Amino acid sequence: MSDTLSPIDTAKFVAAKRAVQYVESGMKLGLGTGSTAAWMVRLLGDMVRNEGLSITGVPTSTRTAELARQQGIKVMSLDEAKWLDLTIDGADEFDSELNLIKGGGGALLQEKIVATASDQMIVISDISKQVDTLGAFPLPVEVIPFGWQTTKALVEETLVSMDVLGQRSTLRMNGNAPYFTDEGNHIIDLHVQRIGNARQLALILNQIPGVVENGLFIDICDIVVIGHGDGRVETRDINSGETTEDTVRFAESENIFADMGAD
Ligand SMILES: O=C(CO)[C@H](O)[C@H](O)COP(=O)(O)O
Repeated sequence: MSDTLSPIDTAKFVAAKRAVQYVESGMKLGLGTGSTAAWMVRLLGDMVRNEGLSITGVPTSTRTAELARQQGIKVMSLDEAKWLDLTIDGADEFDSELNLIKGGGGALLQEKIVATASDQMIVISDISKQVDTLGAFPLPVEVIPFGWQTTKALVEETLVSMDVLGQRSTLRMNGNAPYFTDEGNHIIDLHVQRIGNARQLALILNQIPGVVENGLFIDICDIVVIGHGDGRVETRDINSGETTEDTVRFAESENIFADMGAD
């Protein structure tokens, strides 16, 4: 374990460190958003500057775009890149089938588009985000601002009709004002506790007028890299069914986090 990082940051860091081993020169990469993904961007920046790694990044938020540029990573839009080799991103929850809840950081729309346009998606996470059933983390739903209260009411009715436990939903705020996503939309967080049928809920939510996207990522993630506070990492591949475990060494990475905190 590192002397510099807390156990939770250690877990996020080692997951990111293990995941960047999948990156090869020449790749077009989707760059996720959040504190775990920020470690990955910093590690890639270090590889670009010091190891001659040549990659193009497609960021999933303005925050990640800014960090990637600061790190010296070449950035382009998804329209320029068209299709990506790999996306590496964090998650708010993942289950045993590697279905996810994402959007805690508000970037779910770009994150889902980018991950879906990639040959492979790797999720990097600390162990606390592993769940038996998705739903303890509030499910983000991105809605257009026009008529958002009506959309919210329709979303709640849908949860009742699907018998999803806990039908309360809240408009995400930024201080005293509604939160705006990079696309100028709002987010409604669904406090559902437990999602019995995530696949069905994801499809039904997106049929409600005003809903742009929901934070359920079903059948999108291929690999999850789970970090632990003691430096251990587990890698689970849903396609091969394999799980491997190893320990990430810190010595050679001190330069990454000496002058950088978590996101
Ligand atoms: O979905 C996301 C942003 O929209 C993030 O990946 C998710 O919220 C996890 O963030 P962190 O790594 O900071 O815990």
